[in-house]
Amino acid sequence: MSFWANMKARHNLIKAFRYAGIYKTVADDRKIFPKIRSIRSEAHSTEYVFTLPGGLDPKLLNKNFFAFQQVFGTSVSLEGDVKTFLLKVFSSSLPSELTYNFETYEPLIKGLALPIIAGMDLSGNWIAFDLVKNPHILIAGETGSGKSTQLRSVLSTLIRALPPSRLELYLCDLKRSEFHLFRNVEHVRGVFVTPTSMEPVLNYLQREMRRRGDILDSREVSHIDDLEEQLPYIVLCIDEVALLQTEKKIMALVEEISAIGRALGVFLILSMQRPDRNVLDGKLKNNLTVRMGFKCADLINSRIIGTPGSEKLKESGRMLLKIPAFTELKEVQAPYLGTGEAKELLKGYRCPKPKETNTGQPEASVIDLKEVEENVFGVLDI
Ligand SMILES: Nc1ncnc2c1ncn2[C@@H]1O[C@H](COP(=O)(O)OP(=O)(O)OP(=O)(O)O)[C@@H](O)[C@H]1O
Repeated sequence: MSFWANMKARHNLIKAFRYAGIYKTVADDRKIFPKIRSIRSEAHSTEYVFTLPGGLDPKLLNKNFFAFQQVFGTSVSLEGDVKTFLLKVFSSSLPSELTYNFETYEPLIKGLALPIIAGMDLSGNWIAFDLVKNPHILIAGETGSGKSTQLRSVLSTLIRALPPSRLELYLCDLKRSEFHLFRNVEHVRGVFVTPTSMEPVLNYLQREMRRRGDILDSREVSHIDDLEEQLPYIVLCIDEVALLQTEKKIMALVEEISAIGRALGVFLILSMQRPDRNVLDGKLKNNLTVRMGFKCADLINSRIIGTPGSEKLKESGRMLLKIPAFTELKEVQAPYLGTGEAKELLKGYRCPKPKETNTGQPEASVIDLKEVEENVFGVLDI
């Protein structure tokens, strides 16, 4: 790197520190910025190593990560723990479309109990994680940002990876736009499209959590994975959860799952167009440890999602990903799985015989029909 390029790079990094408030102020209002140890040009990125001045809270870096993106663009990543950090500024960008391909993911998801493929990061690595270890996902972003596509690919991967005896899916589609694809898939215990039809399901899940809690108690273990017998994982997926804002009882049950579901094998995947403080208030938001922040209107929205900087994303299918395993937000391109391709992929997983409509009999005897007054089930397709 030439002398002038190096000077410019230093200048930009100091500017980012200033924007982010990452400095100590000493006598005479002098600012002490982090010490820049090295700046290196790599094939696809420029790497900056710096150390924080003693006494500066390293959490500031993540909290104000957006400042690095304001200076260097959104294609940046930050790694480090307490004192020394590596900032990578990527020059190459990800392709705007990555075709979904389950076979590519197979080696990545080996050993993951509930595998989630988030997408590809700026270094070209696929990001896969285990929902059991990183419980409860929030997928948020403005209309057309790629939430439904991501839900489609996440659910398709789970269906391909686990047999129906190990995975039960409960799908709530309040916009009635997406989950019809998954009807009659063996893992899917129901597609619910109104709050009225959701309530009995949530009640059932609450009872099931209590039953599982009693089993754990009696066997003196703390997680269903420690039991001798295998209990299926349960995933409750709600598309556009903000439409439930006034449904206090349902939201209380959703919050209960977020609080105690992990050890009991019950997980949430929630999607939301406009992040709403009322819906995402307090406990629920904190319990959604994974956030997929697709492009959104502004910094206020991206902060509510927990992915500041995602307001700067441009492409559909692009997100800032927050998972407990990473110390920093990662920019990731989600794989693209169109509706037609998903239908094709799910063909092999549909029930041999379509489940009967209007018999009032859900395929799996999971829901107490006394609670479900409506005679509604095309496999609980209400
Ligand atoms: N991972 C992706 N890669 C490339 N293009 C994508 C991806 N995801 C979505 N798109 C493009 O963006 C369009 C909108 O995507 P999608 O329907 O998933 O958005 P959404 O956020 O669910 O919107 P809405 O909230 O209105 O339902 C898709 O039709 C597709 O053209």
